[in-house]
Amino acid sequence: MTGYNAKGDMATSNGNHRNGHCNGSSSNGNGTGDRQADDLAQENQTYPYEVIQEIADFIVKGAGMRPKIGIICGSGLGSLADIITDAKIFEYEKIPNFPVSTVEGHAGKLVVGHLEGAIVMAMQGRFHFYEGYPLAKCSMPVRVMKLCGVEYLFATNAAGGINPKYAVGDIMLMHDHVNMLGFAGNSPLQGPNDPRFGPRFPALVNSYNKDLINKALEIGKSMGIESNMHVGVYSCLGGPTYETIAELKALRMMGVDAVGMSTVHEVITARHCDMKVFAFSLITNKCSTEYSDMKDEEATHEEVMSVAKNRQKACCELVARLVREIQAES
Ligand SMILES: O=P(O)(O)O[C@H]1O[C@H](CO)[C@@H](O)[C@H]1O
Ligand code: HPA
Repeated sequence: MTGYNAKGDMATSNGNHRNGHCNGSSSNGNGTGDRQADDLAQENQTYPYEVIQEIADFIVKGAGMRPKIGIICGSGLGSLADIITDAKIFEYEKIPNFPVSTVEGHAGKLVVGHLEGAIVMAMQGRFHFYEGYPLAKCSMPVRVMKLCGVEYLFATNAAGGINPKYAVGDIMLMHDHVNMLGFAGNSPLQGPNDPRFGPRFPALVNSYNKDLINKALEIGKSMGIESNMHVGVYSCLGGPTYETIAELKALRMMGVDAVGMSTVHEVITARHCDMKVFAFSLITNKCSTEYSDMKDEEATHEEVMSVAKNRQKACCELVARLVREIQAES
């Protein structure tokens, strides 16, 4: 298989650059290198279609099944993959050309199997921009899902609640996002566009499938958690710092309800290749937008993980029941 390094460009020998950081070495292996070719390769952060196809083939062949629904587990929400039965598990390290997870709460495993009668594939561990990966690499697995046969993407995350009505442990169904990294000129679709994935200029106004949101609201009602469920706007910042009060204030003024460091680039990539998207945030901490509210407590990843652990049962039930409804319709 062709090897690609952290930037998605061609790697020197065996292609096993695993740490997500480009080592800056020459791609022609002669030590001095053809600078121009090297620079071009560095700029080209996209994975060629054929490489994505090879990864997808590896997974479908290894699993012996073709998934219809893809699930990305947020921080501390890896248990969403534990409810999958007859599972074939692929460690990221063992998947050719796949990045590795470096964040606690992201196990680094791809789980393919059965859930509520459907074949699903779940990522126990996503890739974040702050890990040093370019956005195209962070969301490359979404394209792998597409070429595996996935039609629906379920993206989940842990997020800070900016909307004052949100409480810790609430679930916010995403119906829109503010792409702050995009404001700064960064997109997973940067670079040459391959029309086999999608158009050069995809529209995002209908990114979050309304039918799936309505179904999830109904499920929430029947679970008795409707008062802990919201429909709102998520924004992804680059991280890894949690936000300042001034930043949170600005986000709130822009209409953002919950903030995190993920998901948006995955949704963009999924919509680009015409997948149906359902996404939710588990509110793991409250974000104050007022200096006067400042108490001693600050957001920590430990708190994020612990809240996610406490709410995993409700998140699993929501996901399982939504999968069941999709499966029942097909
Ligand atoms: O978005 P997920 O992966 O759920 O994780 C969230 O939790 C971490 C911070 O605690 C950040 O990575 C943030 O994005
Ligand atoms: N900010 C950013 N990302 C997060 C937060 C937060 O408050 N909580 C969980 N992920």
